[in-house]
Amino acid sequence: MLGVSWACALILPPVMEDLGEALAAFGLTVSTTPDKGRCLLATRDFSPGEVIISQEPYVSVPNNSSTLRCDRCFMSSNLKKCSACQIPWYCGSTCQKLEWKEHKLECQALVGAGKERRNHLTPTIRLMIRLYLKRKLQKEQIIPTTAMDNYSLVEELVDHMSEIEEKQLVLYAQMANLVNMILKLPDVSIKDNAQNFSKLACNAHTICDSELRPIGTGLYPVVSIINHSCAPNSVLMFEGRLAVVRAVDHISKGTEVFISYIETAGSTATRQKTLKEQYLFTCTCPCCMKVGLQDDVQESAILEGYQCLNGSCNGFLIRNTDDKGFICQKCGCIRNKVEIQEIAIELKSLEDMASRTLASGNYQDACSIYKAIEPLQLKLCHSYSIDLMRTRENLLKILMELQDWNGALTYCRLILPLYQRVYPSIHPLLGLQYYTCGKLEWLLGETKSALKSLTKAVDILRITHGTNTTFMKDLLFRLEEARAEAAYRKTSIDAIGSV
Ligand SMILES: C[S@@+](CC[C@H](N)C(=O)[O-])C[C@H]1O[C@@H](n2cnc3c(N)ncnc32)[C@H](O)[C@@H]1O
Repeated sequence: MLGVSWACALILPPVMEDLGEALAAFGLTVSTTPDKGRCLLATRDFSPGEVIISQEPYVSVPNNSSTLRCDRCFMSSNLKKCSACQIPWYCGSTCQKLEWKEHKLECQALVGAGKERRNHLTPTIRLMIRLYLKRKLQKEQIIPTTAMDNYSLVEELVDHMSEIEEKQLVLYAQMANLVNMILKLPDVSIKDNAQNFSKLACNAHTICDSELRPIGTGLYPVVSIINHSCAPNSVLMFEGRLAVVRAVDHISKGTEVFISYIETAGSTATRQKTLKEQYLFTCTCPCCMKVGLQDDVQESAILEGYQCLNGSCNGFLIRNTDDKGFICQKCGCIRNKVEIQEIAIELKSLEDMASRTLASGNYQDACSIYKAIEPLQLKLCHSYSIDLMRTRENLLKILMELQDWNGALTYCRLILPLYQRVYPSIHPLLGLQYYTCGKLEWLLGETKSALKSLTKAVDILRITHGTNTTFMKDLLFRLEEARAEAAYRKTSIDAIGSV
């Protein structure tokens, strides 16, 4: 783990001085490193589950999805649309009033933009509009500025402008043009605006609900100081639109705080490719430093490679030197390239069909197609393959929709060992999978198993999610219920036994 000793001494700009004071209250400080730029360091120890930092977004916007959400609290019930611009929804007058100062200018701009343009607004364009309007409101002191909520922090964010491809820059310029047409702000140039789109691309966070379903996007300029690791010591979760970073490991004083920017299930090469494409850096975290070493080659082949043809062997295959096929590193059995290609082509066409069918909401047909994919993947891939894991995740989702609880439980249990392999022992997705398993077992009357699964879910999720949200209170209540039922059953059995 990185320590303070290597960090450069900093002469901070005034805005960072204010921030320094605010962060000191959390037990944090900002430093810089030659390879990663700014970073967040712990100035005290943090225990697993402890909140490292929490922050309201500078700006945020819900997703354009079929589930509508309140623009302020992101709840999805009792919603009413803004009657003037017809864009944001609010769950009641409290949220609407709290948002009004910021929405007022946005509302006028959106009404002025006309219905056609308004109907085609993407969340990213709205986020940018809100960014400029909030800057204007803070500059004019219509809304307050704080150490953790001011535009100067946005100015400090990395943008990677010099590394962005021409095609992407043209796209940003077009988006910037649209923002300028809507806002008509004289002091914002297309270049500055495009630069801000680039900042959003590497700094904005996808806001997720407690079950990690994406519900919106937000810019959290202090949380954005946290760098990435594929084996992070903390996790970023959201409570409504509040970003909450919690320690998942013990973090000692002087250590850098890391979160993961990406889904870490995958080979080192896949993770590095995603990070390079989306965040424009080459990760050198302890996991990535193993690239090319025997263990890493083996794990990558298991997660994304092919299965040994010899059914009783669970060895991993790598491409042989004449490139005609793949050779098992355990039993030496060779698998022909053409045979692999044929299955891969069939799988690709079935997978395309399955995702189209699922997207159309035809769960019954989607279920049949995914069930045809599963044995083919088992023939081609290793039993711990990521593709197989995705197929089973889809089947679980579909069977839940179809209310086939027995089928869903079967897949939930099949997914668990895959998650245990690809995720660390404290990971929200692993905790959530135990929770689903426990709920299904409880529903199907498997009380003892439900108690075990719910206990495992609580052990993980109390660290990643804390214990204060409605979601966690619900889980803790279910665990108590399962405990009481199991104790009652035991007492009844003991009583029968003693008769
Ligand atoms: C959200 S920002 C993190 C804060 C950033 N270091 C800064 O100076 O503002 C994301 C950017 O930080 C850098 N970064 C984050 N994690 C990194 C890592 N593990 N190695 C190298 N650069 C990293 C990359 O430039 C990335 O695009």
